[in-house]
Amino acid sequence: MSLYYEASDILANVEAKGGSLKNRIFGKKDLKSSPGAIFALVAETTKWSSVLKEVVEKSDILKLEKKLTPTLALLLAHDLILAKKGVAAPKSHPLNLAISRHKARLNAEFTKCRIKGRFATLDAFRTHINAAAADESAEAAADGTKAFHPRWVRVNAVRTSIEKAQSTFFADFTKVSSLKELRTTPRGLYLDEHIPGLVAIHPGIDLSKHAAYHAGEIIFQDKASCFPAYLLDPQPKDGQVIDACAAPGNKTTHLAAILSSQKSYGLKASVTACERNPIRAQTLEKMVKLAGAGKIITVKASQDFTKLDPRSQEFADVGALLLDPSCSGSGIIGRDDTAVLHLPSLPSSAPAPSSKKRKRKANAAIEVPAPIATETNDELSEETPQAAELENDEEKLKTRLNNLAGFQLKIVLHAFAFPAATKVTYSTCSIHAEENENVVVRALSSKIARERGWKIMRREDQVDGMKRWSRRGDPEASKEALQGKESLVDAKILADACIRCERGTDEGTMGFFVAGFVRDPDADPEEVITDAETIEAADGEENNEDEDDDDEEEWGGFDD
Ligand SMILES: C[S@@+](CC[C@H](N)C(=O)[O-])C[C@H]1O[C@@H](n2cnc3c(N)ncnc32)[C@H](O)[C@@H]1O
Repeated sequence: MSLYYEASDILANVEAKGGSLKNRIFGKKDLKSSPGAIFALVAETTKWSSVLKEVVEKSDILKLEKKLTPTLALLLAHDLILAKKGVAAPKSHPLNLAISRHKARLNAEFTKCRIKGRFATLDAFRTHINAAAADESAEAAADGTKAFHPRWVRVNAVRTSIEKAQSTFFADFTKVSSLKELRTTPRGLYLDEHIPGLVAIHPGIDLSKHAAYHAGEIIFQDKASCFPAYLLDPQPKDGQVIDACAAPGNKTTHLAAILSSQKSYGLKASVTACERNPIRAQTLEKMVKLAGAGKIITVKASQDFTKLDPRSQEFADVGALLLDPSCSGSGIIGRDDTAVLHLPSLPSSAPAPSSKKRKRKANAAIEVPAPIATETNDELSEETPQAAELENDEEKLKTRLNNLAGFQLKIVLHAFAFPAATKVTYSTCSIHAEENENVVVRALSSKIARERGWKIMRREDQVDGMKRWSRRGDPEASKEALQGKESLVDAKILADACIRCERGTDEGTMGFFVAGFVRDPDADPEEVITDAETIEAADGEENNEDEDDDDEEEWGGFDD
């Protein structure tokens, strides 16, 4: 039934081209169903989604009906319970059958929600939901955005300083002391408390035409995306720093800025930026030039990081590496996200993506802003969604996550091989543990990590701002990833060492993950524990990459 599949695609943001929900649906030329019907279904389901999420989860239908994805279940449950004409598919259609079989249970769970909310009738419940949606819109209209996401601006220390910026191009801004205050201060300026040189301004202000932007004095970069370079904390004594997956260059230029703002900056410090994709490498080169960092950064265009020879003399002094490989991009948010769709979680018994033990967290709420619009006015911005997470096709998503994780692990293991390296950061703009805590554990348990003594960078050893950042790794995912490998590190320590950011919070960031690895070059590596489960052979892991080396095929995701 095309209506439900097409509505599900819209919600998963597949083929999103920006603009409002209405424009996106009505502007789509190849829809089989009526755009009006799709719009009504998507808008109404989104409105009711916090209730329907609970109904779907409690009724266990995702466990019982393999045909149903969380999004499809939500859309069908909406029509079954709330639409006057019921499910808009023939009675014998598999989708209709999959939902109708559970009619009694779904209705019962829905009634429980209504009673829990103290609504005597369905009409009263409906009035409340409509009023809540209207309130939300009114609030959004008042402050210009729904989930408040400020515009983060990094003052480029290669070209200027935060002090100079405040007395020149931010001179007519009013300093505010919190993001909450910024929300109601259109010309407010918030100095970030974690990342030096980072400020937030109201999203309604567009600095993309500002001279400071064109002079490379400011760079638009989400707060979360500033974490990796800051966590890596490159020092001139680290010698050469490699940014393995560099374009468009936000983190590369941040590395250069950190190095250049250090008193002892000088002779040895340099950044080598690899970018495999030749087109993206051109953007990287432009950004390096714009940021005035040409003397610090050497771009290796069309260079696959995994093809660098760590034993080459050229890399003998590489002390630190920043790894920000392609990922699913599930943490990225668009600037004009509309209503939030509350998606039911997958049941814990959902099939695992492969022989690996990962599965999605059973009880975690997955909230997907629906739908996401692209921000197109900034060529160098890292928040430029080009594809979408296939949230509505769980099987494809799992396969893709599995492939991405194999590729990401390969990048980490390659970094571990640089002889003088003592620090590595690994980051993704993904919310999935498969690409995050799991990759970290697989890397720690690899042969090369154990032979060379790579450990997780513990919270207490992190730079000040990262130590103070309170949103840490997922404890459940860490525990699960460490199953059978407990001797590597305590699960709580691991979770605390990992850093996460969540979109849609008061912190105003996108969804993000970063972890650091460290190695003491003078210490003898720990004796390798020979429990078969514990040791994942590095060679085997490396072979986990997508077979196809084609760029698009391999990463098929967002570039942060
Ligand atoms: C997530 S983006 C990096 C964003 C960048 N760190 C920033 O902050 O602006 C990942 C980049 O890695 C590149 N890439 C993927 N695999 C690579 C590899 N094996 N070697 C070098 N670059 C690679 C992709 O083409 C993409 O441009």
